Amino acid sequence: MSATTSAPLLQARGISKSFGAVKAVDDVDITASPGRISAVIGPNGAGKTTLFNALSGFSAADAGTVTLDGRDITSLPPHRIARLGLVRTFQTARPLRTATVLENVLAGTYLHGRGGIGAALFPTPRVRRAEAALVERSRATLAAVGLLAEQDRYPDELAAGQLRLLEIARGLAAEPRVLLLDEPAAGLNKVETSRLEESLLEIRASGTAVLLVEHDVDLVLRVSDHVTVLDFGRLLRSGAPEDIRRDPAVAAAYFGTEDPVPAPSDEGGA
Ligand SMILES: Nc1ncnc2c1ncn2[C@@H]1O[C@H](COP(=O)(O)OP(=O)(O)OP(=O)(O)O)[C@@H](O)[C@H]1O
Repeated sequence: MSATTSAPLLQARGISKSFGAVKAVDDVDITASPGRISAVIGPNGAGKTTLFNALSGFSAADAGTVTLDGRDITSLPPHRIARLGLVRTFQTARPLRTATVLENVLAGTYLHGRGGIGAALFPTPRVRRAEAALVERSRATLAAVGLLAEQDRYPDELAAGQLRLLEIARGLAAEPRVLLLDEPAAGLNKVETSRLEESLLEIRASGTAVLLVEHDVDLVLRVSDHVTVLDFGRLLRSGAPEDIRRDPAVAAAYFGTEDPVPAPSDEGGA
């Protein structure tokens, strides 16, 4: 576990959300802190996406509060929450298909744009310099996720794994303080997953608070500083990855066995 003791940037308390009789999320607390990766895992239908939607303003919770850097963001719409520094990615990548990879990332920098239509039609040298800086930053973001070589290609020309990395780059382009990643490893092959893992560690090192929903338990237990396990909408366990791995209740909920979660499959592992 990381020794970092910085205060949580994102703090959610008592989050609940029902769909009819289904308590999708039931009184869950969660935090995310700068320079740390916090993960949320749990079996299908455990409430992970519903929790993400509540945190990011995409679907209001029935109860609970969410604060970002001490400010109550519980009832704010997603675009206001994004402007305050909490950005999310989606399970299904949503690129702009008629724009290149670089342009897609550039579009993600919009939160920092100042120009407006006047600046676009009559760009002053200052506006041009600001644009050049955004292009440079977007290239650096692409490099961080290993996609710089694809900058002039179109999303439809990318492999599934590259599309996921592009989705993350688009999120990073907004320079979030808190980045919510919804199943970033879904559909990735082994090589792409290790590229993703490197990117996650770089994002953490940059001081961003990362909240990760992910089915790849091996990946989660390798990269996370803290893990929250949901089961049927409720918090089952919360702790350091090594404790989660050994916890019989987690193994039972997740794998239907009380054996500990198997150790990460290194070379030649099962
Ligand atoms: N819009 C909705 N309408 C009705 N029920 C919903 C809705 N969204 C989610 N649910 C239900 O809420 C529960 C939690 O779903 P959720 O998608 O949050 O789980 P999850 O942990 O993200 O699952 P998965 O790992 O399969 O993505 C499930 O029982 C699901 O069927």
